Amino acid sequence: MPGDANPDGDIFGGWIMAQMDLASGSFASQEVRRRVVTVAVDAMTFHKPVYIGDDVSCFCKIVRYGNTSLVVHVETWVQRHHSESIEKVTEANFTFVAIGSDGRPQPVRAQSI
Ligand SMILES: CC(=O)SCCNC(=O)CCNC(=O)[C@H](O)C(C)(C)COP(=O)(O)OP(=O)(O)OC[C@H]1O[C@@H](n2cnc3c(N)ncnc32)[C@H](O)[C@@H]1OP(=O)(O)O
Repeated sequence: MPGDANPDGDIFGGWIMAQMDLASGSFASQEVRRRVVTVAVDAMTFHKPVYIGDDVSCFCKIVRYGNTSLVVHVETWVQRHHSESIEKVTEANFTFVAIGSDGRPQPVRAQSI
């Protein structure tokens, strides 16, 4: 068995989700200049498969600010192996909460989006 794929070469959805969590968590943390944790993932949709060898890119944008939380919409696109073809494969909304050193929620700075 390959590490992150099934025997047919399809990358597991959990691996893709982990990359999206990493990308959007890093993006959210930079945006609010704070430690953040993932509290929820919504509307996770796998539109097309990802195959071994595809180049994977995650694109993030903030769609909502709360008091201590923010929602990041993530689109994942691939360039197919040995091909010019570029396709959107997955999207989801990741909600993060900014926390302090005590692990409790902290306000995020007000932003207009
Ligand atoms: C690095 C990582 O990503 S770690 C990966 C896994 N994530 C974790 O381990 C986080 C575990 N969860 C926790 O530690 C806690 O639930 C916390 C700190 C995130 C939130 O603590 P709570 O006591 O629930 O805080 P509280 O009720 O005040 O809610 C804080 C914010 O989270 C939001 N929130 C809480 N639960 C949810 C949910 N299920 N979906 C969406 N938003 C939520 C609230 O609406 C609130 O947002 P707002 O202040 O913008 O209005």
